[in-house]
Amino acid sequence: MTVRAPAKVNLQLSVGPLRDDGYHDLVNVFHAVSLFDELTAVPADELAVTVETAPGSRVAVDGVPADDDNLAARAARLVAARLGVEPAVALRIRKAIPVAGGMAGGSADAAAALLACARLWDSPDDPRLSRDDLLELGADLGSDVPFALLGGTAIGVGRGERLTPALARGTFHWVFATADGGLSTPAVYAECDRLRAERGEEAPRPRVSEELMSALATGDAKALGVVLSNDLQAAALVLRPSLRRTLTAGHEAGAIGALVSGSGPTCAFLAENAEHAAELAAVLAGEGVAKSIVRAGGPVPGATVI
Ligand SMILES: C[C@@](CO)(OP(=O)(O)O)[C@H](O)COP(=O)(O)OP(=O)(O)OC[C@H]1O[C@@H](n2ccc(N)nc2=O)[C@H](O)[C@@H]1O
Ligand SMILES: Nc1ncnc2c1ncn2[C@@H]1O[C@H](COP(=O)(O)OP(=O)(O)O)[C@@H](O)[C@H]1O
Repeated sequence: MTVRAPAKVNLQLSVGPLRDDGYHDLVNVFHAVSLFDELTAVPADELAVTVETAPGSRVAVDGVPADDDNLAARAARLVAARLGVEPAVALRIRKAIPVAGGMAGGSADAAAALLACARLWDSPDDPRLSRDDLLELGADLGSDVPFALLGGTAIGVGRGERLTPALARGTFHWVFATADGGLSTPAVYAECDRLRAERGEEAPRPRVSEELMSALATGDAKALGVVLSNDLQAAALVLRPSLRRTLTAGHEAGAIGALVSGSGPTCAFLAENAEHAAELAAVLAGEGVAKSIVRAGGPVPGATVI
């Protein structure tokens, strides 16, 4: 059973106040792009995980646990527990999504494992786990996991796990600049809180951008480019100052939108069309401001059996 699951970029990431449970209330507009991790699940004597770099990719996988800490392993155990079976499965993960890159690669693998294990162990004729059950299990694993199941473009509220699909027309063309080394998501949220406290800023109540929804609905890339926003960007730039140069290089190379993806350090650049994306990628590759330059389009579907 092989499932592929997409990376995401956040088109709007509005961070509200810190909640008592340690999470922040968000408006998180997710957009799934055509950069995929692939997970193969094969029945085995016991749960095992292997992690490798996908063919043709330059992703470094040394930071990814190949044991029970892997989000995919945790997903397999959850599905097994819900179905009352042993988690006897070997999970082989081929990664193309940068690790700790702000593109939700771990969440993609978790979503892939939820789907693959449900397909392996649940009854095809009378399934005990519905799509909603998988979304719920996903939310237990991480705030971004439900979106990796759903895909497309969607508005996430709460900690980002409560999703409503957003209307989006056509395909948007992206260029991603990956970085050497990741950024820790909790550290970036904490830096965002620290910066706000230092400036005496109250966290605003997050609201969906109407301009963003209208740019998506009309498929207007130029309009989308100017309304992209990420409240975590300032924090990511404090923790990784070199990203400022990367973003500037993208602007100067003609990107119609540029921002840090989620908690970073991957930077996302929006192009007008496929040709423009190819040009932008070529210019950025020559600037030496990234570990690698990757092109992708969105929206694409969530975790899918292939
Ligand atoms: C920032 C975002 C944007 O989509 O993704 P990445 O850029 O890391 O991929 C997400 O909010 C990350 O979601 P995910 O990576 O699933 O985080 P979780 O495992 O749920 O939480 C990890 C930690 O991030 C912080 N966290 C996460 C979500 C949220 N709404 N508020 C938070 O403060 C908390 O410190 C939490 O302990
Ligand atoms: N299957 C997985 N793939 C990647 N990272 C994983 C996985 N399982 C657990 N992790 C841990 O989660 C951390 C963040 O993962 P990732 O989802 O790649 O980044 P981000 O949260 O920035 O999108 C990694 O540094 C790693 O320690």
